[in-house]
Amino acid sequence: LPHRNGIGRVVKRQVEELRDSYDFVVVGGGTAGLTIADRLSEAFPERNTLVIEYGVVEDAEAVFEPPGGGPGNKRLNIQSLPIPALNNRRASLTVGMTVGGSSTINGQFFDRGHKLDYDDWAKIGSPEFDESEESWDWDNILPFFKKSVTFFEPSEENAELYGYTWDVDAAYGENVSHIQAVYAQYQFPVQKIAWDAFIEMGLPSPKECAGGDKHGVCWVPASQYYLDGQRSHAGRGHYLEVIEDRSNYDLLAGHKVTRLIVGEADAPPAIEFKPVDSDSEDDVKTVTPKLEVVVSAGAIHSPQILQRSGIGEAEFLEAAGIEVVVDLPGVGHNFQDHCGPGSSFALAESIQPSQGSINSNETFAKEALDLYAERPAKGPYTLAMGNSAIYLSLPVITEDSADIVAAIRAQIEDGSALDYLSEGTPESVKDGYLAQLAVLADALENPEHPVLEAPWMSSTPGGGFLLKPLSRGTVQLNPEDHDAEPIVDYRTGANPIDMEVMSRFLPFFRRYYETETMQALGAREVSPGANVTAVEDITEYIRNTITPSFMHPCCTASMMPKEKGGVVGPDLKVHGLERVRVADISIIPIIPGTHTSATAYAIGEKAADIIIRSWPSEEAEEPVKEAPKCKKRRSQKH
Ligand SMILES: Cc1cc2nc3c(=O)[nH]c(=O)nc-3n(C[C@H](O)[C@H](O)[C@H](O)COP(=O)(O)OP(=O)(O)OC[C@H]3O[C@@H](n4cnc5c(N)ncnc54)[C@H](O)[C@@H]3O)c2cc1C
Repeated sequence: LPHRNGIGRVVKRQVEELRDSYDFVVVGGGTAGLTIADRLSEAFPERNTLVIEYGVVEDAEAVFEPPGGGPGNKRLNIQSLPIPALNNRRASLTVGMTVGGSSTINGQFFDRGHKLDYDDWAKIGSPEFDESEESWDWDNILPFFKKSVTFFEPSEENAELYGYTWDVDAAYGENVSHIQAVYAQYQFPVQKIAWDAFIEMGLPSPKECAGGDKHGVCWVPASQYYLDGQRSHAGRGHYLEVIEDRSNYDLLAGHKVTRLIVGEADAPPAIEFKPVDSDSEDDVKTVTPKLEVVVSAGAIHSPQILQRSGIGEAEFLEAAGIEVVVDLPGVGHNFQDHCGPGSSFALAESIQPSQGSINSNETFAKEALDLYAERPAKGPYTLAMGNSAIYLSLPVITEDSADIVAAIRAQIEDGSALDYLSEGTPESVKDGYLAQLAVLADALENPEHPVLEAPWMSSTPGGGFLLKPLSRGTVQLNPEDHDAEPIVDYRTGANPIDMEVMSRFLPFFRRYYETETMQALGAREVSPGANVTAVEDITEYIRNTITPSFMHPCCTASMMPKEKGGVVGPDLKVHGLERVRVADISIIPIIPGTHTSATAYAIGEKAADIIIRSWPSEEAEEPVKEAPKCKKRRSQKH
């Protein structure tokens, strides 16, 4: 396998090195895009796949590992427009722009949503979904979650020491992916204390939270290599580790796709691209795949590419001077992310060691380094963002849940919900929003469907994040400069019910710190302070302190019927076009209650399966039913 230090030696193709023709072109070599390219090139040895990726192959350090590698140039930081409901603060959003995309810089927290998140996804596309062969409900996406990752079971010793539980049959077991997931080989002592206090509150603790049942106190794996404790990401697992014997898989790095040039609706478009560091017209090239193009540039750039290609709301495109190819008003609408209202609590008794011990305690730091150098890697450096979180429903958090749900239904009934969308929202998008709110009202009413997540690692949790926001933002092409970064309008908290929901998180955490477990450690509130109790005061505190983005931007080319503001159908084809699909985190209609990378991998796996079935192999007479599996890797039990 190419070791991380050898990454620079992997060939990066220049435009002159491209072949005369390709069967498939994938736009964006990120989490979903490389999953698709890997599976297509594996399934079709006789067909060529090209990925065009903005970034280059770069080292991808783990979240928490000994100092050494720098962050490189692989991040793009975007400031949103001011957010009115947050006193005009802005969101800072980061996306990964390198081979592997955001999986190369994320927090490696590798959870999946509750099964109801995916069932709601399927529901919201109705009636189109009812007629479609493809469904994205839990039962139909679970096999692709299973396929997308190889899970390494913890050793018996660690299971006993830390209390790890898991269920391979429910969540994993295929072992056909180079993407690996593990529970860390270490936990700081505070992990168990924080866990015990939640159990003292009477919360459930499912044996396995990645199998669809994710309500309560959960163990969550990290996307990390079992052996060396390094980050497991798409650039490594779906490119570097497979490329050696995949002569039909090309990656053009350092090139930006500017647009698709669409001719006939049932013919593959030409893809226009240029080197990232060139503005010369002479460097602009095109490639036209024989079969189809898959756009996988992520939630910020997939809608931008579609709009530059003339696929978007006609009025908006015309005003921007772009010829309309498909009038598809939903492109760039329905933007969602998780946001996190913080609060903080302190313990009189400091629980050591903690992450700070790496800097403050030389002996601990040396032992940590030695343990990390072992194979398999051990010790605190194997912790990424930790492995624990609570996921709780609204009825579990607050007695006010029925009133909050009634307020959502009232907004739908009298149409006032539409006042909270951005000005000029197209009518079809409004219809889709009302349909989503009906599904969200049911979700917030359900005592099993989580709306709050709070992860922790080296200290006890003080705040969480909102898993089911009602507010919607937009990501739009800059009409003045099509090549500039798109304009991101977060609109966090635009629908005031989101503030209502988040204002109930703090009282929940106050109850948590009142448990005997926490009181025995001298727990006290630091901010906003015990005197802040009225909902309005808590809300004002949230407006001024909330983190608007948890780096889970999504849903900007969502899978819904066109008349509800949708952009793609269940087969991922852009409405109105036969040979253009979108397959990345932007296709989800309602953000699932989870960090989003595992879902992006599953989308990539399922997209590949759909594409493989639609293009029978040249030799095969019958359509291929299933993607062939890559060869079994070493046993994952340790
Ligand atoms: C800082 C950060 C922390 C996160 N933490 C977590 C976490 O702990 N756990 C978790 O599960 N999720 C986390 N996420 C979210 C998760 O990583 C993403 O949701 C997921 O990786 C998105 O996958 P994607 O395939 O949709 O897009 P990406 O992986 O972002 O891929 C898009 C690719 O398209 C390329 N591209 C864009 N425009 C163009 C263009 N015009 N031409 C060519 N190429 C282009 C980009 O360079 C990129 O490689 C985090 C994300 C970030 C940024």
